[in-house]
Parts: sequence; structure tokens; C-alpha cells
Amino acid sequence: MVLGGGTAGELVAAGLAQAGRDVALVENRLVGGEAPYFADLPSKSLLLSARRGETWELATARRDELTAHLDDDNACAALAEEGVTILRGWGKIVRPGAIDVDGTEHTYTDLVLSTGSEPAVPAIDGLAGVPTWTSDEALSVPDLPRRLVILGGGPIGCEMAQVYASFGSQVAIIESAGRLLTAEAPFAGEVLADALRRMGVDLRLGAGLARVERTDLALRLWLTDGGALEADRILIAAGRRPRTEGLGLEELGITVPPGHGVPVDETCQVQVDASMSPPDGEPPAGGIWAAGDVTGVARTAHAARYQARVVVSNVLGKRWEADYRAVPRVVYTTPTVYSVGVSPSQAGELGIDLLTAGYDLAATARAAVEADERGRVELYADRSRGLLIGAAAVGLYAEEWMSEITLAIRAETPLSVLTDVVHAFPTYGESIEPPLRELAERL
Ligand SMILES: Cc1cc2nc3c(=O)[nH]c(=O)nc-3n(C[C@H](O)[C@H](O)[C@H](O)COP(=O)(O)OP(=O)(O)OC[C@H]3O[C@@H](n4cnc5c(N)ncnc54)[C@H](O)[C@@H]3O)c2cc1C
Ligand SMILES: NC(=O)c1ccc[n+]([C@@H]2O[C@H](COP(=O)([O-])OP(=O)(O)OC[C@H]3O[C@@H](n4cnc5c(N)ncnc54)[C@H](O)[C@@H]3O)[C@@H](O)[C@H]2O)c1
Repeated sequence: MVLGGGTAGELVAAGLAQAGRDVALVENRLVGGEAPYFADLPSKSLLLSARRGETWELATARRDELTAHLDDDNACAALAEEGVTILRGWGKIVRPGAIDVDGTEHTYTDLVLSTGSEPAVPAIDGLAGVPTWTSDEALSVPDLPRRLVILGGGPIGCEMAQVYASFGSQVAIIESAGRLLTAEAPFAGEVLADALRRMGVDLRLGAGLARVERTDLALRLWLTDGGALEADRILIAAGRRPRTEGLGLEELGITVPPGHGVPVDETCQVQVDASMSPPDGEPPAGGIWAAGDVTGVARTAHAARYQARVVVSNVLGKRWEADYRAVPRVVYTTPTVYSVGVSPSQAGELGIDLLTAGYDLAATARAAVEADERGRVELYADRSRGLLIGAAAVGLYAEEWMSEITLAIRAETPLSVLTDVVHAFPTYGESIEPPLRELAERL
């Protein structure tokens, strides 16, 4: 029984059905989940249209074509072909081994939780009383607001700011931290802030939203730093939390602290709270597993896909331990922000003695060819282990040329090998050579 038919659930269901298991998938909205209809694909489509200078009408037509006009018939047909039974409705565990889907009970031996995540809406005076968007609406409706205020300068806020500003909206971002993309290396947020400001985006960094009020013609927003903004629409992009409520997890002895993911071990098996009273009834012979955003581990589609493969393998009895040391985190703005492995702030928290080497993309021949000098790459090594453990890059196509570094971190490739790799000329990928040499010399 797979609860939630998004990126992770779809892959688990198909994988287990292909292996000959009897699989049912419970889905309350669209089979395929967030990524193909409301998140990854429509956002990347609009960003591409913005880069190409298309009109909003063309861009939304292209987006709606790509998202199949929110029709999941093809996704359902593909799963049915694999032999997966699709159960439409809200699934809720009623006791170990049994799940209720809109009034009908179904039994299972193995259960996979893949219910995804949902936007976190901050409690702000007046916010609940005014019409707001989350990324779901921002990526599916035809409206182009004249003035858009985005709450949150994380990956979603930055991508959406670039989309809407490109098509002519007057955009402001309110970010309570002092910079954009706070989870990443400071230079990443700074380069992106510069790019967004050049497009006319009004960045209110270090300020929170204190209060919202609807006036006759618009929305009026008061900020904690004393500033104010007018908007026609507010987009809430202030983080997402794993969707764990209303699933009946307590029936299985699973406790999830508010805002956290379902706790999983390295095989993606769910950790049951031993201090809770044992669930009533005979437990089923199989296990409880989880994959995707609901685990709170990495919150990207590629991480969901990875965890899905780990679950399939372990359910089928072939042990596979997930390794999250090199899961990329990408913001598909222009320029792209690509981070992987340990960030400088994480290294600080972990007490790692970090050695950093960086290089400006402007110094590459490719930057001259592209006439685009924006960006920088930084590589992070663990001084005590003599290994590359993290990297961040801001630059055109960084989502493509940084894969090599991702492999190097995951494979723990020695710096002596990395410095011996030849890169094609003229590419942005050459930019990693000088910092690699610097790290090799200093370690
Ligand atoms: C705007 C935006 C842009 C993004 N861009 C990218 C990107 O470019 N690259 C990237 O890697 N990641 C991106 N992400 C993140 C990515 O979308 C998620 O990590 C991914 O969708 C998670 O997949 P999932 O299977 O865990 O959850 P989901 O795809 O959300 O699937 C969960 C499914 O479970 C269903 N469900 C939940 N509870 C129940 C229930 N009780 N009963 C029945 N059905 C239920 C839901 O309806 C949903 O369909 C983006 C996210 C957002 C919001
Ligand atoms: N390209 C991608 O892979 C991609 C793209 C978009 C989203 N995602 C996933 O979706 C997740 C959620 O993205 P997100 O950008 O919503 O969340 P986030 O948690 O990364 O960023 C939210 C930002 O909002 C700010 N914030 C929170 N409350 C605020 C308030 N009241 N006022 C002002 N600022 C406030 C936070 O300081 C933070 O910087 C990400 O963690 C990411 O994994 C991935």
C-alpha cells in the first residue's frame, strides 16, 4: 500500500509492481503529485520562457501544455499498465495493516508513506483574511498580478520572483533573514540578489511581515522594520512542512514532532516510537517505509526518486542504505545556484575544520564568449580528512557542469585525481580547476 502518489509514491508503486508485488496507490489529488503539475516542471517552464523573452500568454500556454492541463490520465494509465491499483481519495491508517480510503477499508502487509509536504503559512496579523497564493496557484493560474509581494526568499521565492518580474509584474520579496537563500553559502544569495535587483525586484531583507490589511484597491503590508508595501497579490513562499497530519500515524506508534518529517533509518524504514503504547491488533508481517518530502530529509524531486529506489530495494529484501552526502540543491534562476554536500554554515554546526577555495567565473574564457561574467564557484574541503565535502556555484548552466563535483564528493575522489582531470575549453566547468589546485596545495 503506497500512501500518496507523487514523485516518490509513483516510483515505489511502479517498481514494486514490476517486481511482481500486489500494489495499491492511494492518491487524493493528481497522480504524479506536485512536481509535474504545480512545482518543478511548471516553474522550470516559466523560467525558460522568461529567458527566451516569450510573452506571458505564450509562456502560460506552454506551461499548461507541459502540465497536461492538470490531467493525470496518462500517469494513471502508465501505472495501471504496470498492474498498480489506484485508489482515489484520502487515505488514513485505521489500525496496523488497514487503511481507510474515503469510507472503504483496505488491508496491506507493507506500507509506504509518500504524502509529500505542504506550504507553511506563518501566523501574521491579517494574512488569513486576504486572498493569497502559494506556489500551487502561482504556477497554475493565468493571472499576472501588477504588484506581487513574495513572502520568503528561499528557492521558491527566488524562482517565482524571477518569473513574475520577467513578465512585467512589479515584485518585492520580504525575507526575514538578512539575505536570500539562507541555507546556502552567503555569496550565492548575494549574486542572486544582485541579479534580481537588476531586474527591478525590490528586496526587503532582514524584515518580516508584521500586518496585512485590505484597502479598497489593494493590499497594504506593514513590515517589522517600519517599511510598507502595496500589493495586488501576496505569494507565500515561507517554507514547506512534511504532510504528516490526518494520516492516522499514531495508530502505528509513529510520533512526529510538529514541522518534522516521519523519522526514517538509512533504509527508509520508519522508526516507531518504542515509548508509545503498542498499537492494537496483530501487526502485519511487512514493514512501514517512507520516501520523499514526508521524511523531511532532502525535499527535492531527485531525493524523492532516490529514496523511492531505496524503499523498493529494501521492501524486496535487498538491503540498500541511503547516502545523502551529495544530494544537489538547485535554484533554477538565471544565473543558476547549485549547492551540494556540506554548506559553510552546516560545517560550522558540525565542527568541521573547513578549507575554502573559490574562483570567479568572469576569469573563464567561456564568460567572455557568453558575454556573461556573473557567478563564482566555491569548493569546501574537510582539512582533517583531506577530502572535498561540499561545493556551491552560481553561474549559467551550473546545474549541468557541477555534476562532476557531486560525483567527486559522493565517491570521495582524491584531490590528486581531481586536479588531474582535463576540462574542455572554453567551458564554465574549467572554473573548478584553480580552486581544486589551491585545495590540493593547502591540504
Ligand atoms: C514551487 C516548487 C518548485 C520545486 N522545484 C523543484 C525542482 O526544480 N527540482 C526538484 O528536485 N525539486 C523541486 N521542488 C521540490 C519537489 O517538488 C518535491 O521535493 C517533490 O515533489 C516531492 O515529491 P513527493 O513524492 O515527496 O511528494 P508530492 O509530489 O507532493 O506527492 C505527495 C502526494 O501525496 C498525496 N497525498 C498526501 N496525503 C494523502 C493522503 N492521506 N491520501 C491520499 N493522497 C495523499 C498528495 O495529493 C500528493 O499528490 C519544488 C517544489 C516546489 C513547491
Ligand atoms: N529547484 C529546487 O530544487 C526547488 C525549488 C523550489 C523549492 N524547492 C524545495 O521546496 C522547499 C521549500 O522552499 P521555500 O523556498 O518555500 O522554503 P525555504 O524554507 O527554503 O525558504 C523559506 C524562506 O522564507 C523565509 N521566511 C519564513 N517565514 C517568513 C516570514 N514570516 N517573513 C519573511 N520571511 C520568512 C525564511 O527565512 C526562508 O529564507 C525547499 O526547501 C526546497 O527543498 C526546491
